[in-house]
Amino acid sequence: MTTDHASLTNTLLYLDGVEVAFDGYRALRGLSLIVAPGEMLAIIGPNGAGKTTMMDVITGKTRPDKGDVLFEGKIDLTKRDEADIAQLGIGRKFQKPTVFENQTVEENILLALKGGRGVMANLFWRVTPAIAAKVDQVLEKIRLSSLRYRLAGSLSHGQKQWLEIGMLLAQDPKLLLVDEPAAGMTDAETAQTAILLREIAKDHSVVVVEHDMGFVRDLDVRVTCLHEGAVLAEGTLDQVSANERVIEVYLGR
Ligand SMILES: Nc1ncnc2c1ncn2[C@@H]1O[C@H](COP(=O)(O)OP(=O)(O)OP(=O)(O)O)[C@@H](O)[C@H]1O
Repeated sequence: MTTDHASLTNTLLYLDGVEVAFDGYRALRGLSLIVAPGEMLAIIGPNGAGKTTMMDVITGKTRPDKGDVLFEGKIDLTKRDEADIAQLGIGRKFQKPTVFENQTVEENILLALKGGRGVMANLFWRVTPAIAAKVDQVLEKIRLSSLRYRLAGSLSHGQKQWLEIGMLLAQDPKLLLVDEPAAGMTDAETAQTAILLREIAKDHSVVVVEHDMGFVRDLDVRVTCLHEGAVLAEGTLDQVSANERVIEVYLGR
């Protein structure tokens, strides 16, 4: 991949030649990919392909041994810690929902809004009209307005996933990393989640890791297939699905 300035300034996320080894096992082997501002990218690939490790590198949980990881064309993410990276506007949703079960839906969103701030700012924090409007806006987007006073613990698995996506949205991230959102969801919830992510992608960049091909089809975005720590194929889902190597190592399992 060339690193000329014109192409770099057009990237929100830029990975080039990223290498990660754990005790000699090379989890990422020269991973290079780009996410453009406002783009949603779906990442597929077999178990052990390096998808989670890639997310860990982007969010500062794992330091790469080699390679470039740049945010907005200039910020070197390999030099930042996890808190810094979250502050820069990269939000991550893990596979398992981690909402505060004993708080209401609304309180969960408020906690997320509050959580993005420093300790001193928190001391003086209160719900201003702007914050109330933001909560309304997020609840509407994740379609939980009518459940705002329900305890999060009483929500369905899918609704908890949406709530957690809402908690990320409350912090206005520039880039959202979403790990297998459809796992464990009903078909109806899965379809609804694809619609939700497409809406979110109108004003955020999104990277979704997913195994459910029906869901990836519904997303209707560019697809990258990882294998053995590098990109095996890229393109539309139809192009990637027709790739002989992708069929061999992943789809044809
Ligand atoms: N902390 C670690 N120590 C040792 N090996 C690790 C560690 N983390 C990941 N690996 C190995 O690196 C490889 C890539 O793992 P990774 O979790 O990134 O794959 P993945 O594509 O996310 O797989 P899955 O679809 O199963 O989540 C795997 O073989 C895994 O066993």
